[in-house]
Amino acid sequence: MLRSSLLTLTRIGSNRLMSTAAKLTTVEVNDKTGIATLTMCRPPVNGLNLELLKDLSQSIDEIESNKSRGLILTSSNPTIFSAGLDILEMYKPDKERIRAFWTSLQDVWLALYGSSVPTAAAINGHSPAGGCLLATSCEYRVMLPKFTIGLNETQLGIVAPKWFMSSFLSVLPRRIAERALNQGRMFTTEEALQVGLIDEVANTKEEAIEKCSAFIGSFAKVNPLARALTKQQFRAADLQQLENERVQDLEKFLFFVNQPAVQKGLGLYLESLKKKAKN
Ligand SMILES: CC/C=C\C/C=C\C/C=C\CC/C=C/CC(=O)SCCNC(=O)CCNC(=O)[C@H](O)C(C)(C)COP(=O)(O)OP(=O)(O)OC[C@H]1O[C@@H](n2cnc3c(N)ncnc32)[C@H](O)[C@@H]1OP(=O)(O)O
Repeated sequence: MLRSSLLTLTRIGSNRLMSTAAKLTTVEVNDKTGIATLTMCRPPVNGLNLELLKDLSQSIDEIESNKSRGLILTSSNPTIFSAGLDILEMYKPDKERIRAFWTSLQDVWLALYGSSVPTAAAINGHSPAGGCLLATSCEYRVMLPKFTIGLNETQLGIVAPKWFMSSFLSVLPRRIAERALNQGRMFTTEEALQVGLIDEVANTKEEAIEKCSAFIGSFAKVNPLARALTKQQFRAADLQQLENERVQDLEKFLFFVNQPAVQKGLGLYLESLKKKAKN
């Protein structure tokens, strides 16, 4: 069940905590419900860099193979679910590392969107771009008030690839998805609930996890294989499209991100974030 020899297993109440010393994710399985909570823990903002993506992949695989009844994705940061892709991976990138980075992002999406277990996101903070991609790859979303979520790529002068759109479109009606993506719109919790980008609002992270658990529990009387195959049929075309085009998708990303205008835009955006952080 546990694949790494470095893996430690600790018991906290009725939860088993599975994590490695240097990992950027933790997996805690609730002994009563059998549901695994996968927590992202990369300060300061859960920026998705190569290492966090690799740990996410490994944790999803672990949950798939340890017979958990479901997966809840959340964050250890009290105000940020995930700030999306770590822009430092894309700005003045190292040639080899950026290839591994994008390939790992593809791996995470294929594993999460195509997961055989029921998935839910407890969105306990802001969730822009790649953060929204992770949340919309899950089957259910519960979000805390006063945060924002959305695919803001066009605001940064970049373009969300087709598979980002697939996740978004699996949640939102096409007309709303298209307009939001073109605008790079970030939705408040309230707006997200109204358009259906999230399913429920919770006042605390604990409550969000409870609501996610209740969603996963709603499948208790459904045959797990029938449920998994039904979900996978719904998602098969999206998953197959990326599987078929992985190499072209990587080359397209590399070409796009290395354009001088895109590099300039990313540099200015990073500067504006740093300036904002100082004030
Ligand atoms: C035709 C073409 C066809 C197909 C296209 C092919 C390819 C497509 C190419 C590219 C697609 C790439 C897709 C990218 C998706 C992404 O995810 S891009 C990332 C988008 N993320 C954001 O815009 C979020 C930016 N951050 C924020 O808005 C805020 O930081 C946030 C609300 C998350 C938190 O706010 P706050 O708590 O106030 O924190 P600070 O703003 O003070 O930030 C703290 C430090 O963290 C740094 N930081 C924040 N976000 C990022 C990030 N995403 N990457 C790297 N670093 C980040 C920030 O600078 C602060 O750093 P400092 O402490 O100053 O060092």
